[in-house]
Amino acid sequence: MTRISIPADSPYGLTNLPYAVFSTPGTAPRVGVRVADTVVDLAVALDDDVFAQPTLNAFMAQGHERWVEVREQILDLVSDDVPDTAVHPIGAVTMHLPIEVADYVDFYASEHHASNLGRLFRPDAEPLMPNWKHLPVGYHGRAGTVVPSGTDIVRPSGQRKAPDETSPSYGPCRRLDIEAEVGFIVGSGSPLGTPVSVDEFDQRVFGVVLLNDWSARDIQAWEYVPLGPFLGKSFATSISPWVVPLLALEAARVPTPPQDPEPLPYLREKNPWGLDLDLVVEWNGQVVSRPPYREMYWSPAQMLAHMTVNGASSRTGDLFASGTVSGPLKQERGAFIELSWGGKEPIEVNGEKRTFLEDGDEVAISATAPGPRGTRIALGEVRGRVLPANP
Ligand SMILES: O=C(O)/C=C/C(=O)CC(=O)CC(=O)O
Ligand SMILES: [Ca+2]
Ligand SMILES: [Mg+2]
Repeated sequence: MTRISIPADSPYGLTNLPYAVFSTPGTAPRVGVRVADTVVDLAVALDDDVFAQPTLNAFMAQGHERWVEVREQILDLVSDDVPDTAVHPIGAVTMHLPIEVADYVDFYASEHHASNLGRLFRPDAEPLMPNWKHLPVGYHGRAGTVVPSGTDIVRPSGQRKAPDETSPSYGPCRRLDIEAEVGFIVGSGSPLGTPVSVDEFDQRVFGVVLLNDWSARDIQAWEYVPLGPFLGKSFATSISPWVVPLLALEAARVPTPPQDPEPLPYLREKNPWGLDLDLVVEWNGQVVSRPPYREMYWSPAQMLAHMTVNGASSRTGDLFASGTVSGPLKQERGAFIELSWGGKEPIEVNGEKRTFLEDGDEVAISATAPGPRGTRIALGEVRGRVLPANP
């Protein structure tokens, strides 16, 4: 038996307890929970087959009451000795995609990001489209290309046309970018024909991950009118391995910035709340931005309500992302197109002037949040490296 030692300042202490899917050499992927620098195998420790699965979906589908119960069981478990066969040092495990992604939606909930991209993509128009403050704008992405942190990203190729070119050409993306985002995972789905109200969020959403919505800006700029993002986004979206349960983020809830005009009734929450997450973006190991999630205009509950207001069903494993997290300050921007202002204002990374991603570059997005009683909890990180385009 092992007693897991938890340093008082561990960001993976008993107030966090994120879930992931992991394996050890020669064993099948299964569900674990992180306690300090240890992964506890829940299939062994709780002797329950729902955790002997290669994704969190079966457990998430059991619903909110069960999520609360298991969290309590884990707290009991780790306050005592845990069987040795259930305990793995974090350095000895391989992490996998934690969920089977059902559908993937990407929102656009940061006013700062939306205004910046409006200025860059549509310099002759108002930065914010007329709909932006009336509904959380979003698009449906490609669930099958959501990949776990650490997956290499092959530079996409496609049609590109710079504003000064008269016709498009085919070739490797010349303006490869990141988008630092937070992803929300639906645990408990909803039937076709029945919208999810803003008040149901806690019952339905299981947890959050960090997400990098890799973006090919030249492909995107040429293809996106009038139907929105397509191949410029669908080649890969990376997520962090640790799913932090919503139950761990109660102390991180903060009011959204004031919403004016007041949204339509189905988007009205008594107290719209966001999360006080501090994101950190590292480019080749150098911190280049610190996007604050608390600045996001639309709340997660409003995004879920909007996504289903037409009667669309939702499913266990649905992933909806916030959209790029950008704050009001330059050093808070969550995409390189904003940080380098469309490539016109290079930023310095390890002494080199950089605008968009080059082959071999690596990006890591991490985040922390306030936990109860002055503690801080970590959301882990999502990391990815750019490989050269296919010949
Ligand atoms: O404003 C545009 O035309 C494009 C915006 C984006 O590419 C951003 C997007 O994917 C949504 C987001 O991450 O906020
Ligand atoms: Ca995005
Ligand atoms: Mg993407």
